[in-house]
Amino acid sequence: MIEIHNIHKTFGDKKVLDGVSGVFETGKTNLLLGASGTGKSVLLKCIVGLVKPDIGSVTFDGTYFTNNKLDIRQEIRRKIGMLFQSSALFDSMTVQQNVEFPLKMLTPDMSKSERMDRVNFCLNRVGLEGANKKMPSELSGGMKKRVGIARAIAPNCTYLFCDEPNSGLDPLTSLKIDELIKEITEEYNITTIIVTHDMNSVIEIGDKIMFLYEGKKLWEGTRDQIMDTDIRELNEFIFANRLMRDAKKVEDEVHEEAREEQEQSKDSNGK
Ligand SMILES: Nc1ncnc2c1ncn2[C@@H]1O[C@H](COP(=O)(O)OP(=O)(O)OP(=O)(O)O)[C@@H](O)[C@H]1O
Repeated sequence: MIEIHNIHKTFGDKKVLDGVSGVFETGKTNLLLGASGTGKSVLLKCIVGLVKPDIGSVTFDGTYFTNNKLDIRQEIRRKIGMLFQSSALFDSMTVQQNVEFPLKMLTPDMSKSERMDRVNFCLNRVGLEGANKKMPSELSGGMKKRVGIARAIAPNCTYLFCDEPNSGLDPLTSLKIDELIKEITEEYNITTIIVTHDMNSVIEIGDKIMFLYEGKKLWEGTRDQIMDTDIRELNEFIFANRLMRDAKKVEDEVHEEAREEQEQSKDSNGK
């Protein structure tokens, strides 16, 4: 379980986080939800220790992270797996080398054969068995995310943080990535935090959701409760999300029709 207490962060004269507190539960997919620029990524960075809060504290399973001794902070950091928005794979390394990388860093005493077993296990778990020798440039966006997940869980992480795991993916691939993250969270009893502005993710995998608005936590609850709130900002966010989803659907349909027409005219010209 991760607890955050009264987190404040200001950059220059801009208050980005304004007293955010809450609990992220173990074995659950905890979503940090909000529109662009509301401080979700900065909050995640405060939790991981990449940004130091001006005020406030973070505890991992009862151990203070903020302002604690360096070796204790490092010990906690070793237990964190990160999935970055861009997947952040090393382009010059194969899939296998990418997944092997954190094992080499964090468990230098592990033998090569143990490392290979672990890499293969993780690649199997994310549905990429046999992809060891592929380069990132040969992979689709969804496959890159899968490699990112395999790399994050390779060192047996206790905490998994995902920054917009659906960015750049089509709706079906997004759903599959969401489902994979949820399965892994439950299977290995990980505390998972996902930064998102996607209501589909909320509906599909939101065990617990924290809604941020202009740096403040305005609401917290489960996916079953989110449609029944009287928080105006949250309802507006849900409404805008739905409009965007509908507009995207229409746009996709128009593109698909144009593509089919093009194919048909190519066929008839070829005859
Ligand atoms: N290092 C920084 N220095 C100055 N301002 C920053 C820094 N990092 C973030 N900000 C500002 O903090 C605000 C919140 O940013 P953040 O990235 O947390 O938003 P977000 O909710 O994750 O949005 P998005 O979905 O667009 O990533 C933004 O106005 C951003 O410009």
